[in-house]
Amino acid sequence: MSAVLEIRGLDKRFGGIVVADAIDLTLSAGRVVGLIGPNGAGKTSLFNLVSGIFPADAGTITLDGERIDRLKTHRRAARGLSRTWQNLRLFPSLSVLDNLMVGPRHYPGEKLWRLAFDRGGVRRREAETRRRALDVLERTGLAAVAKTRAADLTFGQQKLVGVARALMNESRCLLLDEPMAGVEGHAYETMQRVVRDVAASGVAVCVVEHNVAFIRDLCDEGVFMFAGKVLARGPVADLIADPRLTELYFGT
Ligand SMILES: Nc1ncnc2c1ncn2[C@@H]1O[C@H](COP(=O)(O)OP(=O)(O)OP(=O)(O)O)[C@@H](O)[C@H]1O
Repeated sequence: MSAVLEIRGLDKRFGGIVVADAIDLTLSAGRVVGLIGPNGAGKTSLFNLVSGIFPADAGTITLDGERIDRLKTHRRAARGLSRTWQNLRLFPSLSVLDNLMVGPRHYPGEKLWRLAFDRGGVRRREAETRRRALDVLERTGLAAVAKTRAADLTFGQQKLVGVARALMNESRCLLLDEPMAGVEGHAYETMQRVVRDVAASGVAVCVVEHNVAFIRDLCDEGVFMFAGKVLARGPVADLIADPRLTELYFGT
C-alpha cells in the first residue's frame, strides 16, 4: 500500500481561529479515508490547504514523493490532485458532457496559434477529451444524460457530475467534499460504487461527509478532526462508537 499524499505538520490559522494544528495525514493508493468531525472542525480547510486555495503557515504536502505545497492550485491539479466542492460549481446551462470537457488537466486549451497552425492537433485532442468524457460518464452511470443540461438533472445526478468532472483529471488523489449532502434515493449506491471503483483503480481517496452511515459503508478508515486537530484515526465503526468523539461531534 503505497503513500500517495503525505501531509506533515500542517498548520493554519485565521486570526484566532486554528483550522489546522500540526496535521499529519497519509492517503494511500487504493484506500478510501473518511474525514469526519463537527461543523467548523477544519475538514474543508484541510482540502483547501491541500489543493492550494490558501497557503499553510507551516508544514509540507507531498504528492507521489514530490513537494506540492508551494505550487499554485492548477499546478497541483496537473500533478494529479483533484477535488470536488460543497457547492457544485457546475455550468448549469451546459450539457453534462460539456461540463466534463471544460478544463481537464490535459485539455490543450485553444491558444490562438494552435487554432491557426495546428487545427488537426486541436481536433485530435478534443476528440480524445470527448472519448475520455464519455468513458467517465459510462463509469459514473451518467451516459444516458450526457446531452442533458446540468440544470435539468436531479441534485444527486448533479453531485455525480461533480465527481465525474474530477475524474477527468486522471488523478492520483481525489478529495470529495460532502458528496452526499442533500442527496437522496438510489444516488447513494451509485456514489458508493463510483468511489470504490475509483479507489480500486489505484487512486488515493479522501471523503469529507456528515452522513456517517455513508462513510461507514464506504471507507477503509476514518479520521476524526476537531478544532483543526486530528484526534483519532481507525475503523469508522470504532470512531462512531467512541463516546468521547460522539460527545465532541454532537456536543458543539
Ligand atoms: N478563508 C477563511 N477565513 C477565515 N476563516 C475561515 C476561512 N476558511 C475557514 N475558516 C474558518 O475555519 C473554521 C473551519 O472551517 P471549515 O469549513 O474548514 O470546517 P469544516 O469542518 O469543513 O465544517 P463543515 O462541516 O461545517 O463544512 C471555521 O471556523 C471557519 O469559519
